[in-house]
Amino acid sequence: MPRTLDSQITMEKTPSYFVTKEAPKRIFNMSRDSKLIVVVRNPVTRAISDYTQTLSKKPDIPTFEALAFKNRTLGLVDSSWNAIRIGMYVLHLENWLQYFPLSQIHFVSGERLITDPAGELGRVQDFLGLKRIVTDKHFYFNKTKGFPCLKKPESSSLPRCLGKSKGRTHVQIDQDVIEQLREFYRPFNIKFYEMVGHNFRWD
Ligand SMILES: Nc1ncnc2c1ncn2[C@@H]1O[C@H](COP(=O)(O)OS(=O)(=O)O)[C@@H](OP(=O)(O)O)[C@H]1O
Repeated sequence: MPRTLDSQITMEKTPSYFVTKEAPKRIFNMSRDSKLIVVVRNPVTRAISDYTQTLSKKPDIPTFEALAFKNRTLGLVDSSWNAIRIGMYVLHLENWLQYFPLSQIHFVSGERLITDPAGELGRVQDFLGLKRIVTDKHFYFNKTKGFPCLKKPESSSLPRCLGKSKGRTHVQIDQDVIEQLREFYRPFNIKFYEMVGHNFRWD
């Protein structure tokens, strides 16, 4: 981490930290006062998004269904497949709670980040103890992109949307498969809601 003044906040973003066994201890040893922000979304959609991303890089991989189940007829989900495992948020959270209190962890709703980016970022700013500087006036909905975009980033005078790899059209998955995965995740989601004290309404 770079050196910073007392009045500055250093931020670092690595999606895999949340699901990496060694990360909580290492971050704790670096700075036990760190504040942690995690974006979570419906784990079923997350798994499909993850698969869509891998498929775009490796078009020859097996189908989503073949990877997601050990035995589809019996409804046996393969929780060792990363796309499935990452969405079992409560298990990862337990690992972090060995080192950090819940008060130092903030969960951003991936769904609300799209429907109400300013509201979601308002809560992030509160969590970080910042004035709410980023507000509604910084965003607009870009019809072509189908997502909110920044009206004017600091570094340029032009509006900016996220790149092509964010907000891709997902691979079509059978409704039955989606139902089976929903069932699979339900107990993990419920425990997660209880633990963080917030119902993300993914069911
Ligand atoms: N404003 C805006 N524009 C575009 N995309 C947005 C936006 N806000 C949230 N999202 C969602 O972010 C998802 C991509 O983020 P990633 O999961 O790839 O991020 S990361 O690589 O893990 O950092 C991406 O997931 P997919 O739709 O599955 O591609 C988006 O749904």
